[in-house]
Amino acid sequence: MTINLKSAQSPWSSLDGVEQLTLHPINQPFNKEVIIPGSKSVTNRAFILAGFSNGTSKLSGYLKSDDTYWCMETLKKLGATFEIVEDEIHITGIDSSELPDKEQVFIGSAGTTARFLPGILGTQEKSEITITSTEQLAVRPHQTLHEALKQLGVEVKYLEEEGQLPVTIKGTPQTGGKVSIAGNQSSQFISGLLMAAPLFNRPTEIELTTNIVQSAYVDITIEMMNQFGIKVDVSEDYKHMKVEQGQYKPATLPLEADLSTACYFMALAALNHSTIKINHLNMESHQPDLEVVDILERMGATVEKGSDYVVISGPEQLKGDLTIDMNACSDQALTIGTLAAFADGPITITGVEHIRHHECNRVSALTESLTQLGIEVIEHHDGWTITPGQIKAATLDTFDDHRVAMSLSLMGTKVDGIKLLDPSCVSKTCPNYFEMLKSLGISVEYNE
Ligand SMILES: O=C(O)C1=C[C@@H](OP(=O)(O)O)[C@@H](O)[C@H](O)C1
Ligand SMILES: C=C(OP(=O)(O)O)C(=O)O
Repeated sequence: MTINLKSAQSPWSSLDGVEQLTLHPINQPFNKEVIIPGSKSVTNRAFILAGFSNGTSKLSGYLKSDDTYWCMETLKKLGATFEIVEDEIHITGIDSSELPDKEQVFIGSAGTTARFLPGILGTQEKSEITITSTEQLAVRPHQTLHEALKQLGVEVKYLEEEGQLPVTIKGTPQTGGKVSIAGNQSSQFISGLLMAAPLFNRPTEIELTTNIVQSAYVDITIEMMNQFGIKVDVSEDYKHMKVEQGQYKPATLPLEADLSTACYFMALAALNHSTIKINHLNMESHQPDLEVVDILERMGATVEKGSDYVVISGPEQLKGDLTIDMNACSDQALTIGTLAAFADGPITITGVEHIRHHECNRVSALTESLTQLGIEVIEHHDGWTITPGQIKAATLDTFDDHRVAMSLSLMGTKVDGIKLLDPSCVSKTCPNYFEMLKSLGISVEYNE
């Protein structure tokens, strides 16, 4: 089968055909405002919950990117309808009796869809759905989730390699009950079980055998299940969760801006002795990357928080001599790792072993990139110690990873001669990223 070789590029991608780009350092501090696009995590949860609701949901503020495009296309193929009405998207949920008996869907490179969809498909007895993806996503961890689904009565069949995508999912007449699962590989496994739980034939209890990485993403799942009419009982330590059966109800919701994307703009100001005001944020959000505001403050930035905005002003010199545990907000480990190269002392980042299994092995990708730039890095099993030093020009691989590309772009705003290969990978979550940098006055040249 060759389906794994398909690319994640979608009609919502940008920079098609751009092989590399060159960034130029900022010569003067700036003071600007920016608005951030919708959250990938919130959009894909909303799409899936709306797609399995009994009516029409109306969502504003949704993200248009590769991850959300393929999620939408998948749900459409299964029978949901999506209609763009001015700045809202109206989603009418799938009528279970009309689900196709056999279907194949393509989910691109989206970890969210890969982990949220199998459980919910396992609640459907009459359909056998095959989930295909890019090669990158196919080889990320899935089996722990699939084994948990088997405990709950779902049929899971691998089409190529054991534990990898593509996978075929089918419900049975006896789904639900008790399940135990580890949470230390991916919080998305737990979110996926939770979202499926109300639709199983029996009430479901989930028991965690370990701590959860990035547990705040489970809070987002629980909050959004609530918004679509389902209540989850969860113990304080997340070890026990109980979900009653029920039907998702349609919701009318504004979706939150992406706080992970916001972090690159906060980091940009922090690094360049500049000021940025980021508007229309939910400063009470469960999105864990909000914690970066505090990390930047520890590194010397000045922070002003409003109820729906944050202002970050960078110091003349970023502070080092810090150890930062980023287990709870690990999508930003590469961002802080890049800033570390400019601090006044070494920075050690810990707690991020699981990001070796994200879009690429992010721990070794940052080691490789910083080493190429002449910076001293000691790689640990769960992070790095980065010692600032003289930085040299380089053409850097982006490892087909949006977060590598966005983090390393920060380097180019300080150091002359930074080029990034294959910048279109930012389309996974922020297709307009480089245009947004340009709108702040940063010089970005695209090379075909
Ligand atoms: O549930 C979510 O929306 C996410 C959970 C996290 O994944 P892991 O828990 O797999 O690390 C995070 O890295 C990802 O960007 C989004
Ligand atoms: C890990 C990430 O993505 P995914 O949703 O594919 O897991 C990420 O966006 O950093």
